[in-house]
Amino acid sequence: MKKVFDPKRADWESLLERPVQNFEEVEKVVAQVFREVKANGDISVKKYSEMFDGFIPEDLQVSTDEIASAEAKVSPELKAAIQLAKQNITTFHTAQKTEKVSVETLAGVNCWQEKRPIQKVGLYIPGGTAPLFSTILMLAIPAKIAGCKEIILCTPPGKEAEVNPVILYTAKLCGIDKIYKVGGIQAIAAMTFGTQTINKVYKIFGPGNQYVTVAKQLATKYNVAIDMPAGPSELLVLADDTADAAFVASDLLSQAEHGSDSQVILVSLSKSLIEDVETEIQRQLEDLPRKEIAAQAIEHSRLIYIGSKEEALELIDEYAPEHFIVCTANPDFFVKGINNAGSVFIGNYTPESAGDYASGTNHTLPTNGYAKQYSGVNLDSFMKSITFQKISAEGIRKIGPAIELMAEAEGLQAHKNAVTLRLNKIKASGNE
Ligand SMILES: NC(=O)c1ccc[n+]([C@@H]2O[C@H](COP(=O)([O-])OP(=O)(O)OC[C@H]3O[C@@H](n4cnc5c(N)ncnc54)[C@H](O)[C@@H]3O)[C@@H](O)[C@H]2O)c1
Ligand SMILES: N[C@H](CO)Cc1c[nH]c[nH+]1
Ligand SMILES: [Zn+2]
Repeated sequence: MKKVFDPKRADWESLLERPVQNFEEVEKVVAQVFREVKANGDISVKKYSEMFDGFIPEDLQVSTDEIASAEAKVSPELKAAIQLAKQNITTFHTAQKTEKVSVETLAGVNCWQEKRPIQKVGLYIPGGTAPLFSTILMLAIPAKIAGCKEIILCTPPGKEAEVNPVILYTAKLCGIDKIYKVGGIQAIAAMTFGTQTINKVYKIFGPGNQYVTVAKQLATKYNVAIDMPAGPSELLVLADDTADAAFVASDLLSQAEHGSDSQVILVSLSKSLIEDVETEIQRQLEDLPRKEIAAQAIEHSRLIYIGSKEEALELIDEYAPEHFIVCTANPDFFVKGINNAGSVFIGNYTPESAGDYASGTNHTLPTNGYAKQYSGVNLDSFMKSITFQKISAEGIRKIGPAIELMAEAEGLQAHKNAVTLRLNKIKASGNE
């Protein structure tokens, strides 16, 4: 793990670089898979499932029998934990409902805004190196609360063409029954174009590796919206001497174990904490089953000492972490000051894992610096806002002349006419 003390501003850019990914190669593969799935549908989805995932599914859709039999394979303790998480995620996302906004901007000019669910959505649940059933809770729960009519789910099965039973149990618990055994680029292509088995959707949600993320970005060229680029997990911890080094190390490792391309960063106002965390990381790493993956992520991670809290905040805002943990004596400076972060965790007893699973917030978050312009998934991600207006004769009499002038100034006579005809009628009726 690279250790840096008081880095110069000129070095920030290279210091904060994410692990290098060769997107050009990935883009070529993604474009090829998209072309074929668009032309051949299921046949190409199966071809690429065999090529990239090593299985040939007879049926792409998970059968009702498979879904029903999954329940018995999940322990009662795990079911209870998933149900507790579901409850908290439901509570937090239900609270995000907003009232209709309605204003009379001028007497007789009424404008309002209402939300409507996106009717057809596709959820991608990663399954390459770990079956992320918790992601189903994060996507299906807000989709249901929003009122999305058609919700489909794609996830890569194991080599035996079987989807992990916990994924099936969680999907059923959330009321999702259209589940497809398809992962990676071919899943995103199928949801973009539609195939004989998998329906086309209007918006695709969910995190994934670089293949999934690049595929989602290409999907936007075919009139399909996406939640955001949600790639390899990352975490930045800001800590001072009041932090517990073992806790900090455990949080950093929790995101490092997601993938070798994950990145974790400690920014500290204390040199001794940096030393302690470094020792703790090595100690805790030894016992992790995913030690090799985490160790690779740690390779391109950073321990950064910065003496000034103002500079530390600037550096963190520049990095725009997916997850930001603040463990300092006075967290408010950072909590109130942060502009760019996907989700913020405050204090020694708020591990990032809480947000990953069960506290209630969403774990599908922007990575790779996209927290500068994107929000994480929330209830509004599954909705659109429509504006409405109703203008009375009195209202058009008031704003009509301004519209006429503006339309004329833009050289758009027909726009002006649409008002003038109405104003003339009002004049003729003597109701001025
Ligand atoms: N940002 C977030 O909100 C968030 C949340 C959860 C997980 N994640 C990230 O999601 C990722 C999950 O990745 P994963 O790999 O475990 O699962 P995944 O489901 O995203 O990807 C697996 C698929 O990748 C495809 N693939 C693999 N190698 C390929 C190749 N050489 N060419 C073409 N396609 C290939 C396969 O089809 C496979 O099914 C991790 O990086 C994790 O950090 C991010
Ligand atoms: N940390 C991931 C988001 O970057 C989400 C997750 C799912 N399971 C465990 N963690
Ligand atoms: Zn995680």
